[in-house]
Amino acid sequence: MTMESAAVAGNSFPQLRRGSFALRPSEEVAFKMVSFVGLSASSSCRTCGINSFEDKKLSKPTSEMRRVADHRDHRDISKRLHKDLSSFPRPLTISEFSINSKDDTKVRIAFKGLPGSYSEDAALKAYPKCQTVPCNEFEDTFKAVELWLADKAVLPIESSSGGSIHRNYDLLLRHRLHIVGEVQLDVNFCLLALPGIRADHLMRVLSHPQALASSDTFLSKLGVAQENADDTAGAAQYIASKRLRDVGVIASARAATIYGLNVVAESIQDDLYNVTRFLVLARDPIIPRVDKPFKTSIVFTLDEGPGVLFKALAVFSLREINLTKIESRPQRNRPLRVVDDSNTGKAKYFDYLFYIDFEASMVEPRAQNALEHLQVLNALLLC
Ligand SMILES: O=C(O)C(=O)C[C@]1(C(=O)O)C=C[C@@H](O)C=C1
Repeated sequence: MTMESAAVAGNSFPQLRRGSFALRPSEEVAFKMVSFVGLSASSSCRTCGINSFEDKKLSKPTSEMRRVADHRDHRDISKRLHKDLSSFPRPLTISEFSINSKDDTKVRIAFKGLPGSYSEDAALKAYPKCQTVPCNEFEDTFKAVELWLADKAVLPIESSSGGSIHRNYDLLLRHRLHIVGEVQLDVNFCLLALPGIRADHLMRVLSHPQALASSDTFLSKLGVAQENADDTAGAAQYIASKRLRDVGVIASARAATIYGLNVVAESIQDDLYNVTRFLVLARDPIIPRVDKPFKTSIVFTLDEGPGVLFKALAVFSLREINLTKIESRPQRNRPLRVVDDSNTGKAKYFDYLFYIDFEASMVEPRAQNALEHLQVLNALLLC
């Protein structure tokens, strides 16, 4: 997405948290945010204090940006924001956040698919000794955590070959879970078949649509029909249980072991470097700190107007906060915005939600100030 096209699509303005949300007038918006650490990090949760609004590092703002930034100092707004921040929900309990902690044997991690799926690989990468909880659908992984059947959920959010997994962006806002970590998994697609079967015996190949799409060159050369399955391991389990001799699957080498299949070919994906990024979700938020690299995720909508998205993104650039991801999704409950247009009367545009991940912890004043600045720009943050 270019800034220009996104700015045209922009609407009114809030901030992001992962969980169910309601749009509110910006005056009433309480900041809620999700901060999370990468796989290598670990931390314990505790009540956080967000005190300072001092901005120490602004780099060469343009006059327009400075004009917008100056609004921050307005006393009434400052008072309002202090009020908003003091109404942050505080965690009720102190709990261990344990990505890669020494004892994760009791941690139950929900994932979508059957044992042997790549999502289970991601769960085991984050929590090597955990008990994995297979779920039928992505939404079931959220419910499993909400109903205390699992402690955390691990689900894919984007892949280097297929891009964003939009279903999960939407679910993040419909459920009240928090992002507490992320896992990047190298995905090595293998062609599996029953023992004794060669690639040239195969008439069909079953797999998850993403696995089929990522292996298109290999499959086209093989000249087989492609069929979608819910997940890679489910496809492996299916051909193994039905003893299908002319059907192969794309799945992991671990799935081959679990279901008694042979690896006929390895690394069949078009792009050698094939990575899927997974999010770790939990009922309780992680408390942001500064001793590890943190990311924070927000979601907001924007008022209509020229350059609104540019200004929204500038609040981060002004403070040298690196953005790692921008995603936009139509607002499904209010998809069309009607605006006056001098030539044609009324025009209708899609209203969008903007998801942004940035590299800063919410205990850092520059991150607090960036979000404060967003509110000054009439950002409507989703809580
Ligand atoms: O089917 C699986 O094994 C999954 O874990 C799902 C999934 C996905 O949803 O993209 C995860 C990673 C791979 O890119 C392929 C499939």
